[in-house]
Amino acid sequence: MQVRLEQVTKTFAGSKNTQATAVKELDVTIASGKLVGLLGPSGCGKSTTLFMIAGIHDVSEGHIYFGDHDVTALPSDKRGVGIVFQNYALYPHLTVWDNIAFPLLNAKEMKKRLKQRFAELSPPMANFKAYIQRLVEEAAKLVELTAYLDRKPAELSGGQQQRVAIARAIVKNPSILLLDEPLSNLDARLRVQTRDEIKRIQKQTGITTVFVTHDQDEALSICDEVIILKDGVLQQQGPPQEVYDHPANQFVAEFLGSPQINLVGGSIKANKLYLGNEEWFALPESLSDQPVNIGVRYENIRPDRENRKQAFEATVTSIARTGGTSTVQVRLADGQPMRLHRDSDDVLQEGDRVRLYARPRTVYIFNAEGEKILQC
Ligand SMILES: Nc1ncnc2c1ncn2[C@@H]1O[C@H](COP(=O)(O)OP(=O)(O)OP(=O)(O)O)[C@@H](O)[C@H]1O
Repeated sequence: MQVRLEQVTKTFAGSKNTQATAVKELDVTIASGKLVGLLGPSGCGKSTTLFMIAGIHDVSEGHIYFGDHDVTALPSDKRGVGIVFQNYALYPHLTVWDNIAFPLLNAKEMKKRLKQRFAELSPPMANFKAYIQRLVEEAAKLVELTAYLDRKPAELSGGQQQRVAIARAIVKNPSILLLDEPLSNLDARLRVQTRDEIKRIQKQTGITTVFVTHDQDEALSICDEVIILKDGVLQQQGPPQEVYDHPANQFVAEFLGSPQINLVGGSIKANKLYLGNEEWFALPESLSDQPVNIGVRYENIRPDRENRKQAFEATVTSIARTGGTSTVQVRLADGQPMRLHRDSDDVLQEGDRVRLYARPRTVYIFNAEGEKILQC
């Protein structure tokens, strides 16, 4: 099911008649069957957006469509969405089986839909209870918890509890699955494992899934597309690698990538790019003189061994070796730092003067407003 937000704005009433805009004129389309990450720093409006799609929050302005159907005014229980929260929200006194079956047995709207699905089964089943049993077993199998159906949540690991929550959302056969920071309560190892599980489950079911996270690594590694927000405003949407390689602005360039992108102050003068105070190269197109920030990712900076014209000089200030690679910190002539990655057996030493270059098309030039004015 495709999800489309059209000019969606959400304002919350604050104290003393003030209003806070959490999401502003958001226009995004989430393609059917995709896993899409809603990404941005704390407070950028990710959860508010998710809750508006879920129908938990009303929209202040704009419209939300599921396929061609305008669901803006539709209550949450009629939208056919499954939601997974960061804190799992399982019932501690119920077994895994009962937790998964809970929405099937206790939500009025759901039961009505389920009875209808039961009546339309082909081949038909004689017994409604057996049908519920089958749905719960299928959901448990999907999240690989078949062996744990009799346990209580406290007898499961955090990752397993989160899988119960996912099964409970999926058992309703939702047309859209909404995940709000589903991994943030898990330790680092379980986080990686569970995020891969989410990807597998999403691919297996083909349910359109929106995944909220503030962790760019998480989003880049499993999502088909990312939507990046800042202060409730859309910054960029696209496949992770494309957004990483072609950030729309300085905010996106800084937000994506770890370690963070190198950003160095410079300027454009007479169509030449200055890195700090040093002339670097002639620009391929004409731009007005102005101060700029220059962004280059660490993996795109290389030592120049061929006397390239577009190289620049720097001094190695420190080398941190971690396993197979080292992070090399350098200083430009005017003292600005940069970082690059090398193989650990590289011969660079602290104090060395080095010539470096950036791979073509990997230099981003941002103006004083943080807009990208050129990538070359
Ligand atoms: N119920 C509310 N009443 C008033 N303001 C709210 C409410 N919910 C959210 N906000 C405000 O709206 C903005 C966006 O909040 P939201 O929770 O959507 O951000 P987020 O990106 O999900 O952040 P986090 O990663 O910290 O969860 C924040 O400034 C927040 O304080």
